[in-house]
Amino acid sequence: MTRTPVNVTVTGAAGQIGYALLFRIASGQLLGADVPVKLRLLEITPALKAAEGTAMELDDCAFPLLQGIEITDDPNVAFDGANVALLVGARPRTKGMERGDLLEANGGIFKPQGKAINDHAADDIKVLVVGNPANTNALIAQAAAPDVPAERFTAMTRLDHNRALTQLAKKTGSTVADIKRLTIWGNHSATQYPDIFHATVAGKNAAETVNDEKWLADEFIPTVAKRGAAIIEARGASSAASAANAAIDHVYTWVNGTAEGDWTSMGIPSDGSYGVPEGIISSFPVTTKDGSYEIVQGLDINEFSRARIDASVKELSEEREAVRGLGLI
Ligand SMILES: NC(=O)c1ccc[n+]([C@@H]2O[C@H](COP(=O)([O-])OP(=O)(O)OC[C@H]3O[C@@H](n4cnc5c(N)ncnc54)[C@H](O)[C@@H]3O)[C@@H](O)[C@H]2O)c1
Ligand SMILES: O=C(O)C[C@H](O)C(=O)O
Repeated sequence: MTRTPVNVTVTGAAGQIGYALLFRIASGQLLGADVPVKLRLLEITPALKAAEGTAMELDDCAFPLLQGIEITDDPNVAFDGANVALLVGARPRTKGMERGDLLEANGGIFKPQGKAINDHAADDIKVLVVGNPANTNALIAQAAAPDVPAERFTAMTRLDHNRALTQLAKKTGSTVADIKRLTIWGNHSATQYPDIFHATVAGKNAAETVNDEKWLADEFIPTVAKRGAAIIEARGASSAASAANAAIDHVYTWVNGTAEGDWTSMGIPSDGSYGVPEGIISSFPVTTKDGSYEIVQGLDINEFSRARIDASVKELSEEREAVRGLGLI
């Protein structure tokens, strides 16, 4: 049976994450090996030529699932009929830039993109924001799209989740496939909280298996939370292939579901669960099924976790106040 192609819009398509992402989308790894896709690449005008170069290479791969590529600098065109939108392009923090300046500069990108999604995307649009500050950029885009259900706007913490899986696997001498039910809470920033208290390693409680609170507090959490900065320090550029990989994982899981007995981490609009203020886009443990997600309920949050979740959520609330003050939401 011939399937209707899914329209996938990628912003920042000429950037380094874009280059690591587009080929994997076109090969079927984002949605499934039997799902044809049409790509829309959104870039700023000076980067259109570079995006064209990437499109030429996509053509040269002759991907059977790739049914078209359109390149534009107009968000209204890029999001027209979009079923999946990966918002990767963002304004990086440059030397001397204050947090408020960064939020304002990104507001100038994510507000019009949110409006274009509101006005032109398909009814089933799913949005993943990768561009930093991802959670608050997602909030800005979501606020500009009042006709789209708020839960369709998500922010990427899957890279943090994957980083935490590997660190825990190394510590316990296991493989990532042995680990389930790990959670990233809060912001995609250094305040994020990777939580192993409900995780299992080969079926046994991870925190009890590790049995080393000092490692947890002084090594595991800072290693995961500061991994982005460590990659920048080592590579001289921010993570790209691993970020693209996490974007693929995030959307694939959202569309195709979490495995029985497991969950994942997604930045999603809070419904007030676990005392996280309603409306902020915070990372939670979620299960997914049939293209929808649900927050895992009923987890016991100990004192160690509570303080860390609260600290990250406080940062998100402050970012929300800042963008509110700037008239961005
Ligand atoms: N959430 C995460 O886990 C995570 C991980 C890694 C990187 N990131 C973030 O992802 C973003 C992209 O990273 P990168 O390494 O690809 O950066 P990059 O600088 O290589 O590419 C960004 C691209 O976005 C484009 N762009 C800028 N404004 C745009 C707009 N208004 N519309 C469309 N395109 C626009 C630029 O022209 C550039 O080509 C950064 O904000 C980075 O911090 C997030
Ligand atoms: O781009 C960054 O600042 C780091 C990135 O968010 C990452 O986690 O690798």
